[in-house]
Amino acid sequence: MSRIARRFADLAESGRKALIPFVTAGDPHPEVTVPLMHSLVAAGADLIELGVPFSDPIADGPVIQRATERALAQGVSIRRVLEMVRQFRERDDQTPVVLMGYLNPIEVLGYADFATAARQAGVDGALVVDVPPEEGSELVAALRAEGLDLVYLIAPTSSDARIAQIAAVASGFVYYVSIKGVTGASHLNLDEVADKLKRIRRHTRLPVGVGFGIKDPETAARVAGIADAVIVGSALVGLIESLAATPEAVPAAVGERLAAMRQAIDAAART
Ligand SMILES: O=P(O)(O)OC[C@@H](O)[C@@H](O)c1c[nH]c2ccccc12
Repeated sequence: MSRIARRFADLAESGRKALIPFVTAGDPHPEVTVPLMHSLVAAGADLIELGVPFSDPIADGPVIQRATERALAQGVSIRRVLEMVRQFRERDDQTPVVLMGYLNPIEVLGYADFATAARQAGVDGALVVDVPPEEGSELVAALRAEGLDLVYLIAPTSSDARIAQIAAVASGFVYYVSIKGVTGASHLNLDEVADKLKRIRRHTRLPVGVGFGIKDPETAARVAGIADAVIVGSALVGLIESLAATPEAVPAAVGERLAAMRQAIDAAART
C-alpha cells in the first residue's frame, strides 16, 4: 500500500479528515522548507503538497506566483526540491509528500529519471497541473513503475465523461478544484461543491480532496464536513510572504495558522 493510501485508510478508520497544506519549496528561502514541513506536520498536516517552482505557473494566482518567484530567485530547481524531500524523510517517514508542479521541469529530467529520483527521495505522488488525462499515460506509467501516485484535478466545469476518464487514471486521491480560476480565489459555494462531490463519488472510490479558496478555520471545517481532505495554499503562502524578511519565523507562524484550521476541523467533527 502506498504511503498516501495508508494515510487515507488510517484517517477513514478513525473518522478524521485530511488536512493538506500547500507550500512552495524554497519560499522564502531554501533553508526554511524542511523545518517548515516538520512544523506543518506537528500542527496537524496529514499530507504535504510541495510546490516545485516553475517560471510559468498558469494555474496560480498572484500570491503563489510571487512565492514561485521568490523560490526561483534563490535558484531552487526540481533537483533541489527532491533534496529537500530527502532531508525531510530523515525525520519523517510517515507523512506523504505530493509534488505539485508543471510538466516542463519533469520533461527536462525525463519521466523515468524523475520518477526514480522522486521515489528515492521519498516522494509519494505528483500533481502535474498541465497534464490532462488523455496525455498522461506515459507519465502515469513512469510514476507507477516507481510506486508513485498521479493526482488529478477535477474542475467545476468537468463533465461526467471527464470525471470518469480522470477516475480511470488517477491514484492516491483526486483533487476537486472548488472554484473556476486560479489559486487564491475567494468564496467557494459549499452547496455547489457538495453536489459536485456526490457526482465525483459516483465515479471513484478514491478519497476526494477539495482546494481553492479555503482561507480560514471556519471554511476549512465546513469543507471537511463534505470532503475527505481539505487543501489550503494561499492562506499559508500569504503569511509566508509577510514574513519573508524573517525566514526563521516562518515555520512556527505557519504552523500556528495551520493548527487553528486543524482544531476547527476536529471540533466540527465532534459536534
Ligand atoms: O491557494 P488556495 O486557493 O488555497 O488553493 C490551494 C492551492 O494553492 C494548491 O493546491 C495549489 C497550488 N498551485 C496549484 C496549481 C493547481 C492546482 C492546485 C494548486
